[in-house]
Formats: sequence, C-alpha cells, structure tokens
Amino acid sequence: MKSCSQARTLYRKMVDSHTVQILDEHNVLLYVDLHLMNEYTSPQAFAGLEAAQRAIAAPGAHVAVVDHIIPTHPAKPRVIQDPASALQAINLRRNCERHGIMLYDTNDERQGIEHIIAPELGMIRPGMVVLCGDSHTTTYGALGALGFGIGTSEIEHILATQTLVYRVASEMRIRVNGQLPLGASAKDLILHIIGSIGAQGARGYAVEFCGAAIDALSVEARMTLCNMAVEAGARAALIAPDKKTVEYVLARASDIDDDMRNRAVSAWASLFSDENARVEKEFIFDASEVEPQVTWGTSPDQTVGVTHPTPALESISSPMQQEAARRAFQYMGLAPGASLLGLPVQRVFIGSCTNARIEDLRVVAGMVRGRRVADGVRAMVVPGSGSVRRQAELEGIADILVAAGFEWRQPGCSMCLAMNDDVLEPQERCASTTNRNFEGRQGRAGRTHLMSPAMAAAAAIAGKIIDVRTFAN
Ligand SMILES: CC(C)[C@H](C(=O)O)[C@@H](O)C(=O)O
Ligand code: SF4
Repeated sequence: MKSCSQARTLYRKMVDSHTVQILDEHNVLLYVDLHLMNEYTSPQAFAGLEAAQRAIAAPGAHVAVVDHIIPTHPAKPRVIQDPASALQAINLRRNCERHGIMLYDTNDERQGIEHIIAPELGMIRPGMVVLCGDSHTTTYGALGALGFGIGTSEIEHILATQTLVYRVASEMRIRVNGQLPLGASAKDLILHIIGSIGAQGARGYAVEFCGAAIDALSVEARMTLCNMAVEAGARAALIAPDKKTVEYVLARASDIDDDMRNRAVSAWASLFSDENARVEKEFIFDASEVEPQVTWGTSPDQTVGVTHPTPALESISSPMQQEAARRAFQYMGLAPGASLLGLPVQRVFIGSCTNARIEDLRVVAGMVRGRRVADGVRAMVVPGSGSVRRQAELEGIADILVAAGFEWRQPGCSMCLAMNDDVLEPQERCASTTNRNFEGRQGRAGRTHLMSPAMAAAAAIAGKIIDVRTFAN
C-alpha cells in the first residue's frame, strides 16, 4: 500500500481519510459516512442481521427509498399492485421502522430515484464515502464523494458495523480537454468514452475525470458522467470539487450553519489530486470530437456518433466482440454498416438516475415547446424525484410536455429497467435517456437506444432517430 506522505490522488486521500484499519496489502476497513438503501437489495441484509441478532450500529447514517418497483402513473396515492413488489415495499417500511432508519416511502413528497434524491436533499457532501446496494452509486463522485455499489452481504456488514472490508482500487485518470460542441452533452461524452475504452475499459479502476471539458460541466451534468462510469466497469468515479460543487452542496445542506460552513469549505478545498500523484492508467480525450451518440447494440459501448453507420463486422477485431455484435444486431433488428438516421421509434423514455434532473427536463421542454410528439410514438417523461417534478411544474415545463403529447409521470426508476409497470412490448424500439441497453432491460425483447435527453426529445417529435443538430429551432 502507498504511504500517506507521497503525492496523493483524490481517491487515495478519500480512502486514507476513511481507513479505520489497514487489513493487508490490498484491503482496508473503510468507514462509511452514509449508506443508502432501496427496497430491492436490502431485505436479505436485514434478515441476516436479525438472524445474527445484531443491532444497527448507527441508524442515523442510513437512508432508504422505494424507487425500482414503484408505479409511476399519475394517479395518487400510488399503490403497488404487484404482490411481490408490494411486499418488498412493506418489508422496507417495517425494517426502517424497527431500526429507526429514515425512509422516503412510496407516497412521500420527496421520494424519487435514490441517486437523484440523495444529492438534491443535501445528503452528499465532498469527501464523504457513500455506499448503496446499487451500481450507479458512482454518481456521487460528481460531488467529490466516493460512492460505489455494494452487495447484500456487504450491506449487512455496514448495517452492523458502519464499515466495509474494501479492496483498494487501481487508479485511472480520464482527462477531457477542449469543449463539447453544440448538440453534445455529458451523456454524449460518457457514451463516447465508453465506446472508446469499452464496457470493461475501466474495470477494477477508480476513475478521476478532469480537464477543461469537465470543469465546464454543470454539477448535474457531472452526475450524468459519473453515473455512467460504471458502464465502463469503473469501481468509482470522482471529480475534484470546485466552486460549483461547493455552491451546489451548500444550497442544499440545510444543516450546515455559518460556523460549520467555513470549516467544511476549507476541508473540501483539500480534495484534489496532488500535482505529481501517479495513477496506473490515463486516457486523454478531446471533447470537441464528441458527436451526439446513439447506441446500436445491447451494451453501452456499442455506440456511434449519430451520423455514423453501425460498424461493419469485419471492423471489429476481437472475435468475441464480433460475436457479441452479431448477436446484438440480431436482437436489435439492425444490420452492420447501416445508418441509424431515420430509424423509426415507437417509444421515447426520458428519465432515470442518468438524465431525469431538472436541467435535463429544461433541455427537453426547450425543444418540444409548441411541437407534437409524432403519431404512433408513445413518449414518457419520468422526473427523477418529487422535487424535480414540482420544480418542472413550477417552471411550466410539465405543461409544455403535456401539450406536446408526452406522458408526465410520477418519479421512480420506471422504464429504466423492467421491474415495474413501465415496460416495452417485444420488438418495440425506444429512444431512451437511460444507462443500460442490455437485452430485455426495458422489457422482454424490447430494443433500447441510449442517447441524450436532447436526442430523445428530437426522436419523439420526428418519430425516428435524427441528429439533434439538424433539429430546427
Ligand atoms: C436493481 C439494482 C441492483 C440495479 C443496479 O445495481 O444498478 C439497478 O439499479 C440497475 O440499474 O441495474
Ligand atoms: S434509474 Fe435505472 S439505473 Fe438508476 S437506480 Fe433506477 S434502475 Fe438503476
């Protein structure tokens, strides 16, 4: 293990500051500041704890939310019809009540997708270690917090001890120079990166994003970026906090008073990688080369700039990837070397912890104002949280969307994954702002094309995949 006196990366500083004990050359006992739970991955952990008759070490350091299984139709109050899902929600409620854990329940005004409500409710601060039984916990790196997903037995360990046996990751730096061109967003940037380094390209690494293009991103856009880093296999994603981060956090962390504020801000100021800090691997990208992306396959790295054809099979050098591409083409009903432009879509989904924040919805509303969703297309906007929904209603965004023919839903994971009522029909093609395009992800035999909110909005109006840069304003 590296010594603390060397130049350290941001990641290393975070690990060091949370190390309760060094266990061996690779593992430490890591202190966990905050643990988030959902209804899906927590039940067995509570059951294990009860079987072992162990108490929860720090109930105040856990927060729970119902998000994956929840219906998102507009009717209130929301009632989960599916008996197995309803039971998951009941169990979560019971477990939280029993152990004194804060729960954002089905009909709580603040409910939403875990990775959207935690930052917006001021729970995530720079320098924290935040864990959750969910892979997209990497999102919090956007706020300079070390977040990553954990498994059920680890959840149990955290509940019992507030610590985690943690294998320290290798480190990668992804530097993005230049500026994103018009029409390209953080979503396009991360798809571009994943397309280039591959779905396993950052496997085993904690990735730090830096460079002018990252500095220029809003905090919400940085969340989109860090959220999807896990789709390149990253074990964590980090962006050093800057003025924007500090402003974002202070505006939401209502418990930080004036006195704490100065101490917090000066502590956060040390959260950056020292100049000579070494990482195992570095990639450099030029943001000006990023085009609006569309995935053509069943893995997030199967992506192209919208004006490019899908790859020819011969252009894929690895036999395994070639086979994966062949299978993906078949599943997606597409051919190699074909254009995606003009491909009809039947569904459009704007939502998920990747792209259902207020800035995403503003972009969509700005584009669809005064227009209509194309005939034959069912388009849905699912805000990431109750607060995003209310804000969008306040700003008139909801009215614009409804007037354009979008369904305006209640918050939840929704059609990001087929675990609730919102699913694709077999063979339905969907322009989706989500993060995974795996087979069956949005419904059995459904066909998902990942893209940015702007690209999805354009597809909704055109009824087919188009280049957002040619979308008339
Ligand atoms: C259900 C949950 C465990 C899963 C995850 O870990 O990410 C889900 O949120 C997803 O996006 O696939
Ligand atoms: S919105 Fe999608 S990616 Fe995010 S937590 Fe829910 S299911 Fe997972």
